[in-house]
Amino acid sequence: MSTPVLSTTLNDFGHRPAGALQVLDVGGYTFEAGGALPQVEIAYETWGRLNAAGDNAVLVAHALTGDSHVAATEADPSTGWWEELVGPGRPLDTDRWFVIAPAMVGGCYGSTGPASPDPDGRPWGSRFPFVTIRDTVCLEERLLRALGVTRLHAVIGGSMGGARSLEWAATFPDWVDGVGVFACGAASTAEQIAFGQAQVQAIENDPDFAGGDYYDGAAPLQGLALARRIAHITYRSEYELGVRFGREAQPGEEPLGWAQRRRGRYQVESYLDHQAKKLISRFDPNAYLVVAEALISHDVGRGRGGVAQALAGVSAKPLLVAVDSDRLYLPSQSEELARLIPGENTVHMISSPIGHDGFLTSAQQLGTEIREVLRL
Ligand SMILES: CC(=O)SCCNC(=O)CCNC(=O)[C@H](O)C(C)(C)COP(=O)(O)OP(=O)(O)OC[C@H]1O[C@@H](n2cnc3c(N)ncnc32)[C@H](O)[C@@H]1OP(=O)(O)O
Ligand SMILES: N[C@@H](CCO)C(=O)O
Repeated sequence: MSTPVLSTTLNDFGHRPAGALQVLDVGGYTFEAGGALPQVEIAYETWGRLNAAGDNAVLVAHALTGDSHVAATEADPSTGWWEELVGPGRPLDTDRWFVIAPAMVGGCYGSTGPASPDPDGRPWGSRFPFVTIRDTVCLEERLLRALGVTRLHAVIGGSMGGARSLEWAATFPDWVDGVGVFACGAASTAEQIAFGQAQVQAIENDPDFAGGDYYDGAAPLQGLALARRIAHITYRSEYELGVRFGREAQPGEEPLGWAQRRRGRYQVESYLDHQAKKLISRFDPNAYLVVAEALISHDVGRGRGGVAQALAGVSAKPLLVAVDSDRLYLPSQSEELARLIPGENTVHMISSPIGHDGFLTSAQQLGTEIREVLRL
């Protein structure tokens, strides 16, 4: 029987090849929920060229544990998470569009986050401010203006990337021509908050959490691993897990009976262990808390008279996409967006047995709609 061993040594989270990222200092910032940073750096990658008018930009917003590496670049030729969407002749045609993908503030992929040094050189840790989705787009707007972007032809993203896109369209209606919101709704629902809270608790209750100031010692990676297991179950459908793993035992293991007080695993348990292990090799637990709380906070109607009023102010052409088997971000939430954003809107359905992660695994299904609806 194999026992899943998760190291508590903090990994080189967020590691990217040297030179893969461009980074811009966008200045000091006071966050929506309080707290401030004297300096915020936003890391990003780009594809294509910004035209002289600065109006051919398309922003791609990554999801919860994603990064700016949407597609291969010269500096980092490794395959990106939406590789099939970006490049010459692809839906985000880099012969025409200047595609930019910022890494979210508070994460661990190059932008200022909890592991970044304060002015005295100590990691921010527990002192890192609470970040909302609105904060992220305000900081990204500073980045784009500094780069000479005058209009966003479109902003697109799935899951938390969809929340970021929608917030862009609501916060800067005069600046955004098209908005792609995939597998996401207007605000995090009670159930999404509940799943998120369980993930937050998993990390904070790890004995190594140390209130968030663990950078000198062992990191709360067992907690992060549990958070990923909880999250990953919600990203896949009951059908997919059943068909793929059923009640099969992991080869070489016996789920009935103990060996050293631990039973062998079913295949699905081994699969979740693997997903957990992969995440803890690349992500900082504090950064996970920041992005998970940001997603929990997602509410496009906050301070705008509610969701209906906020969405009535969206002037960007919407591309609304849901995954038919998504049990986390239900297609009914996309239908609500279609009803409340002005215009005759329809929800485009990705057909996938996988569930929420379908917006990543079936990206090619998005391509046609991206071209047609957002006129890319
Ligand atoms: C390195 C970075 O910076 S990544 C940052 C950017 N990433 C993102 O933005 C998105 C995050 N990615 C994801 O969420 C996921 O990787 C997804 C959704 C894209 C993966 O979806 P899928 O392609 O469907 O992967 P799937 O769920 O089938 O998992 C496959 C893995 O499970 C493993 N697996 C399958 N069955 C088992 C089992 N019984 N026991 C153990 N492992 C198993 C496979 O070997 C495979 O391992 P690998 O990924 O190390 O090659
Ligand atoms: N599995 C993806 C999507 C979550 O919405 C991620 O980890 O970012």
